[in-house]
Amino acid sequence: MPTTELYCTFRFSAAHRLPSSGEEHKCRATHGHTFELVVTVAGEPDAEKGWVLDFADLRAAVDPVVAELDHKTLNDIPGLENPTSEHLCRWFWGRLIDALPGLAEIEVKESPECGCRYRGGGTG
Ligand SMILES: Nc1nc2c(c(=O)[nH]1)N=C([C@H](O)[C@H](O)COP(=O)(O)OP(=O)(O)OP(=O)(O)O)CN2
Ligand SMILES: [Zn+2]
Repeated sequence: MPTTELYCTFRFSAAHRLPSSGEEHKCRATHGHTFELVVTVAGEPDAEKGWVLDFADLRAAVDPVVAELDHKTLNDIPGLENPTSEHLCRWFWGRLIDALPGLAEIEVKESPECGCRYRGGGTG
């Protein structure tokens, strides 16, 4: 079955620390990243409009959620007390699932080389 997926990329800068990493782990100390978030929605393109969802509508749904994290310390955000990329993916999923029918994947990247992808169900 062919699948159409569209996505938008967002960036936010934030500090975090990983309290559950080992005593000697460098990530126990507060440090920062310019995180990249990729939100993917799947669906059938509308016959008339030719799109699954207007990119502008996708951005409008995600921008306010990203703004909650931008230039914040992630550990201070409820649900992100241990803000690994894995937990960030689930957090975004829970925040976006109601606003974005067809939500298919959340990707969070802490650097160009490393990231996490979540294709969850329910509220994550
Ligand atoms: N599975 C996960 N592993 C790590 C996570 C994570 O969220 N999930 N997070 C971190 C830290 O946030 C760390 O800052 C990122 O680590 P790293 O990729 O090593 O990034 P650096 O920029 O510090 O890389 P260098 O090559 O050392 O400069 C760690 N692990
Ligand atoms: Zn980090």
